[in-house]
Amino acid sequence: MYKGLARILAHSEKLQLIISPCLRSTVLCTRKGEVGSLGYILLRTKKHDRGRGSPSALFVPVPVKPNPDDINVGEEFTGRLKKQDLLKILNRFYQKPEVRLLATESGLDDQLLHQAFLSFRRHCLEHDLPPDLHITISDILQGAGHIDDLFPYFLRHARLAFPHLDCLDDLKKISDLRTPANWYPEARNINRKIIFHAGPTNSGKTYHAMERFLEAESGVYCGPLKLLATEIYHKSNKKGTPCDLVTGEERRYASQYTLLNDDIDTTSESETECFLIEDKELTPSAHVACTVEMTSLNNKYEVAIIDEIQMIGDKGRGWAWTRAILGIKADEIHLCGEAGAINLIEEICNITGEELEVRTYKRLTELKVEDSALLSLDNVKPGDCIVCFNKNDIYSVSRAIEQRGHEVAVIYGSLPPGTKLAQANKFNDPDCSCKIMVATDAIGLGINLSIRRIIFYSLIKPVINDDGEKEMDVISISQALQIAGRAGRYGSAWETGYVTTFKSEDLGTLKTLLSNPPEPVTQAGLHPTAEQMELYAYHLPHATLSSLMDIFVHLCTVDDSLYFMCNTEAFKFLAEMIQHVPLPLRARYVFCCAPINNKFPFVCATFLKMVRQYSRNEPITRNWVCNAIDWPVPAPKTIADLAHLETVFDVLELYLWLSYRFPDMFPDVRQIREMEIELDAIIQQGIFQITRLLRNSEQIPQEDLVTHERAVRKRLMKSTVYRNTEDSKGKLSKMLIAKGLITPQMLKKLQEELSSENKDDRGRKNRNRRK
Ligand SMILES: Nc1ncnc2c1ncn2[C@@H]1O[C@H](COP(=O)(O)OP(=O)(O)OP(=O)(O)O)[C@@H](O)[C@H]1O
Ligand SMILES: [Mg+2]
Repeated sequence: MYKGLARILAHSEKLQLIISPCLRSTVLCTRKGEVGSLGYILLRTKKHDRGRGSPSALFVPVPVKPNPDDINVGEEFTGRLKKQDLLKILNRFYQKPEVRLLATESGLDDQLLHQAFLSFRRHCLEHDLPPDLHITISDILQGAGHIDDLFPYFLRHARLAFPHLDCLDDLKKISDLRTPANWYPEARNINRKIIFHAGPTNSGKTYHAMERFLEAESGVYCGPLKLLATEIYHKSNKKGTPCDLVTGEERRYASQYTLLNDDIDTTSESETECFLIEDKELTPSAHVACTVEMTSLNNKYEVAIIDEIQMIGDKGRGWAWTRAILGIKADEIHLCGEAGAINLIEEICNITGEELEVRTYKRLTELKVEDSALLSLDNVKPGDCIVCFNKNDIYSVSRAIEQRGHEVAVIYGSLPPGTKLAQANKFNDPDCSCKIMVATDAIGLGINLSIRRIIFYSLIKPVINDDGEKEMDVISISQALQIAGRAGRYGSAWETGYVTTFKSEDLGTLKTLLSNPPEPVTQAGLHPTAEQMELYAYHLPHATLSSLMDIFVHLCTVDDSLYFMCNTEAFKFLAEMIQHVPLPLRARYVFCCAPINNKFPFVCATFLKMVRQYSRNEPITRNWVCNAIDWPVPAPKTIADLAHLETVFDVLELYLWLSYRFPDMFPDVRQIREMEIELDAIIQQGIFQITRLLRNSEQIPQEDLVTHERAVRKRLMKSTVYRNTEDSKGKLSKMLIAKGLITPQMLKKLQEELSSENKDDRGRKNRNRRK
């Protein structure tokens, strides 16, 4: 028997460790590197992911498959082992402090050790043991071996269950983000000049940068909003510098602009004509206005403008500004924004070895904080813009103002761009009787509106905290300054801007906010790339994309004197939602980058359906979309209808966004764009009659709401998207009703789907029973 044992031992590297104490220490020494790594990771966790606990919780044990060759071999050598004896030995092993010590030295902290032990014990009890382990346990039972002898077998199992233990160094290397400037060698080869236009709002920063853009041979403008990029596209073309527009969902060529001579007051009709021109007839111009995420790093430009540069510190989107400033290939890069970002940009330029020139500006018009609050909507005057931070306030304030006989323009984030523009134009038009605006902070960045006075309806806004969670907080100094800065724009009808609050108790806070300089921006955002995720997946093939992202964030090394990792919650939300759909990793990554507002269940559910369709390799056609969104849609009768139409618009936008990433699978771009234009007009009409919609909404009978609620809850409880979420426990339906996210039409469709699914389920069960 012992001859056989010796043969097996000769093949077992791990058992040799036990035989030779000297060898053991050598191997344990090599593990010290990993001990260091783990200690390092734990340190980073504290710094970057406060409150999230140990990173070990991120690693889920991979099921370890039994070796088919192990069948009965051990038993032939030493006889059968009783499960109870086996359990006793294994549990004693786990209790030993020495085991804990050795495990730590091998990269297994308490959490991993526990997980690995559970997996090891289960494996030992459920499968035939490998012969060497079988013999060792048998020896221990007979008093011929020591319980510590189990450790190498345990470690062998732990490494299979937690493959990252073997590749921590590789993973760390992949996620080493300490020198992002080196990721863009082509930009590093150009002698770029950086000009920072710093100053308060309405000081002409963008205007001056644009002057260089317009006279240059080629240029790129990168801005934070579609509306801003569109404004630049129009301005540039109007001034005779052909300029294209590129956003996530749209490519508009300058030749379309000159062909149609369309204008800032774009009507929906001329937009329709725009899109009827085949893309193939069009050629790109030397100038382009884009949203910052869409900035091309391949083209070379004479001048680049990166607007609202302080957003480099934005928790979610900062990475796009970092990428633009480090990667754009241009001779001159003009940064426009708050002075609070100067130091950070200077540090970055010191690293890239580039010259920085700072040009400072003063506000072009006066901005006065009033001494009293508005107190009542009876006191609104022409040129007033009331800023609210939630939709319900928008609705109630606009209704109250209209009841006082004023016409109102309404702008909020989820409105289609055409509707926003139409509302802005209506308000800006000196000949139009609409002189009051009600808006969210969607008007906050860089946009030029003819506002005399900004009135903050409240100063509390939902914000995303460091952990990616939503909480209510007082707006930041920068937000207060940006929003207030919309009043008294240079060149508008108002030479002086005014600002106040609705409630008198907010006025003091507003004054304090506005008397401070904006918070300094100290770190630039970073985000992992698709390539980095792919490498991670190669090393950890069993991990989900969401856990890969988590592990990446925990293991990455960031030079936190300059950079931070942007929050990845939105990405992970989508990754978890589509995890069960089979997809190649690259496609999965792209889907998870889709700009979806995850608070809209209808958009999420339709997104999931699109992903499933893609996974089945079936193109997502116009017909498919029409069926999914119940097209054609009727004009909204209530606010809930209007809110639903906005989410339908989001679905169409999502389609267009995906069409640029997967052109073969989302082929009906033109038709979808035509639908968008039609829907934009329907929504515009709805906004135009917002007061009537609000009145109608109040008249919905209470019984109808209860029926809606029940059906929606039933349907959503079944949906994968909301399974396991807090919302599915009954709060969701109330929230949906309260927010007006569900319409009677949508509900009817949900009920039909639900009853047909139930029928299918019953049919299947009956068939199975018969079998
Ligand atoms: N020298 C100028 N001549 C004519 N118009 C100007 C001049 N400077 C600025 N303007 C106009 O004043 C308005 C505000 O300028 P601009 O948008 O450049 O300000 P900004 O500092 O970029 O503001 P924000 O911080 O809000 O983006 C714009 O309508 C712009 O066209
Ligand atoms: Mg600007």
